[in-house]
Amino acid sequence: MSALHLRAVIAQRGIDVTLDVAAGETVALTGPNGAGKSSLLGVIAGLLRPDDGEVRLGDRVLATTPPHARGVALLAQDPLLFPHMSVLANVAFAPRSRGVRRRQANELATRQLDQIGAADLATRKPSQISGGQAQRVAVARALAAEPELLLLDEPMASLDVDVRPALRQTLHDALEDRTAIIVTHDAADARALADRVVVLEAGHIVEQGPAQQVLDDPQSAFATRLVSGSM
Ligand SMILES: Nc1ncnc2c1ncn2[C@@H]1O[C@H](COP(=O)(O)OP(=O)(O)OP(=O)(O)O)[C@@H](O)[C@H]1O
Repeated sequence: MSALHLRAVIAQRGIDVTLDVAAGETVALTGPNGAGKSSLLGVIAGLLRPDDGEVRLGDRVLATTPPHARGVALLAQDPLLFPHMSVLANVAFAPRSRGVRRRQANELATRQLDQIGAADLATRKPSQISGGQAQRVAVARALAAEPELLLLDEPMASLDVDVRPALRQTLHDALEDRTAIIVTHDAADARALADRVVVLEAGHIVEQGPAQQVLDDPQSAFATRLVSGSM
């Protein structure tokens, strides 16, 4: 696990942010629609080039590093599993792309699925599992890539309320001792998963602190709304 240093200026989007995440720390990034959360994840993942800034992961500067070589896994709202592959093959995809042999990659994928309690889904196709199961498989797939940094963009947003606790538990276990940023609009997720909460408004950080402190005694307008549940 590596520490992240991010500085990103995107003039057109009004974004000017400096953010550090310690090795093994999970940061919940929250803020209103259009605040710039997804843009920041895009910069870190190498999908979006800032006008000015720096992304440093451990001792590597990721200026021109292409997305697949960054050691960064991005889990989107939509699990985006490969529809023609089995669940197992989906999870084995990252190690296979790294050159790991099929048998070994499948073993690794099986272990990863087992860890999230989804080993029984291994032979199914994505069309044969539920949205909640697909999102858990997407977590296993992201972890199988052995990323130095895990980015989660509202991973629960498309799920029914009743399956969220299972994914929250999966994420809780997966994020233990991992460097991660999770974008969320849910105070319960932030409380359960994050060490620190960072509030972004209009492209700028307006509040940050230990999760419990921000959630118990919010200072910014957005964090106050987040905690009161009037989102
Ligand atoms: N492809 C794009 N081209 C130009 N501007 C964009 C693009 N995508 C987003 N923006 C703008 O950048 C700003 C930040 O958007 P961003 O999607 O990063 O916010 P967000 O906090 O992730 O919002 P949400 O919670 O709605 O996902 C907004 O003003 C938005 O209109």
